[in-house]
Amino acid sequence: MILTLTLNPSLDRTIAIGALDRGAVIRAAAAHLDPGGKGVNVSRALLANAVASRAVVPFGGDEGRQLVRLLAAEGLDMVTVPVAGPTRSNVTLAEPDGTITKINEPGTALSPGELDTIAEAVLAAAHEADWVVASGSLPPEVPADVYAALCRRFAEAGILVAVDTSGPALACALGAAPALVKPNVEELAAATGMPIRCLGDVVEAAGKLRAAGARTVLASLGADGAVLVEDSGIWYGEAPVTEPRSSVGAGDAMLAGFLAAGGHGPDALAQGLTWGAAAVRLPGSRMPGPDDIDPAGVAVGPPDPVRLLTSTPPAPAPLP
Ligand SMILES: Nc1ncnc2c1ncn2[C@@H]1O[C@H](COP(=O)(O)OP(=O)(O)OP(=O)(O)O)[C@@H](O)[C@H]1O
Ligand SMILES: O=P(O)(O)OC[C@@]1(O)O[C@H](CO)[C@@H](O)[C@@H]1O
Repeated sequence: MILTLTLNPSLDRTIAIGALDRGAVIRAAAAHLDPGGKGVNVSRALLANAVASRAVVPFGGDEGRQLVRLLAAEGLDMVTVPVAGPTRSNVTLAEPDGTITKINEPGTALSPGELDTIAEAVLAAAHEADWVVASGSLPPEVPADVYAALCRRFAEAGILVAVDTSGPALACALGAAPALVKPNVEELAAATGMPIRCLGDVVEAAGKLRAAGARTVLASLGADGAVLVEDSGIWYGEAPVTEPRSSVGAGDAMLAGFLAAGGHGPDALAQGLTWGAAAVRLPGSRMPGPDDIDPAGVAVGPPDPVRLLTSTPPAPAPLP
């Protein structure tokens, strides 16, 4: 069983527009609402593929009740924890050329008591888990070491923890030796202070995250695929998509596919890539099921260090 924790879940509204014209009244062509948040999406992807998973989901206000209704309608196995602050809403503006603009609300603060209740819910469910996935941003005022504390707690019990987050929460988690981290290119650049221009840079940056404490680094590179760096080797893979519709949640689908295939080695990387590619072919943050996933076309092998990434993120800010 794969247990997920999403401290800052969301209602994800995807709005299809003609073009993003700042300052104008934009008449949308269509809108769609998905339950969201990174760990929630990992559990949704696993559910869609009949892999056992349970999601720990704090929820608050009308938005939170709607989130729980949407997840219940999908049949998600979840432990819901009522909290005082309303669940956030995140908006994706989707243009016809595939450009995605995402606006994520900060979410509302969790009190120390609420955090304790959530941690108890995670600990109570974790005894059945092979992996615990701690994913997404932290709501305001939540201590940056919250995922690090989970990693330490579960390491003692021999439970593997995968962390997919950014900024100080990622930096703290590295110090607690997570079994796996899944940075995207921006997160890799920010966490290491390195510009990431080519696969060699990705491998070097992943090595820095491993030196800082992560056992395995699964770096997602958007349309450029993904790199896996673990004790037994380094692999690069890609699963090209000819007609991308929405990359929102593709990283979550990728992580779900990777963990569902055992969480290490090139075959798991290949499955992660096919799930990620399938998510990109679907609208909004819809998670792919077996009918959406096409294992053909995925290629995994050693990375060519000089191969340039097609999209290079802006240079990272200098580390403090
Ligand atoms: N345009 C694309 N074409 C093919 N595959 C893609 C594309 N975009 C994403 N992917 C696949 O999805 C994976 C995850 O993408 P990305 O690196 O954008 O994740 P992310 O930033 O964590 O996304 P999110 O936070 O929305 O889940 C990639 O490693 C790749 O396998
Ligand atoms: O603000 P965070 O927690 O970093 O990311 C939240 C989010 O963008 O991640 C998911 C896609 O990965 C979406 O469902 C959700 O809106």
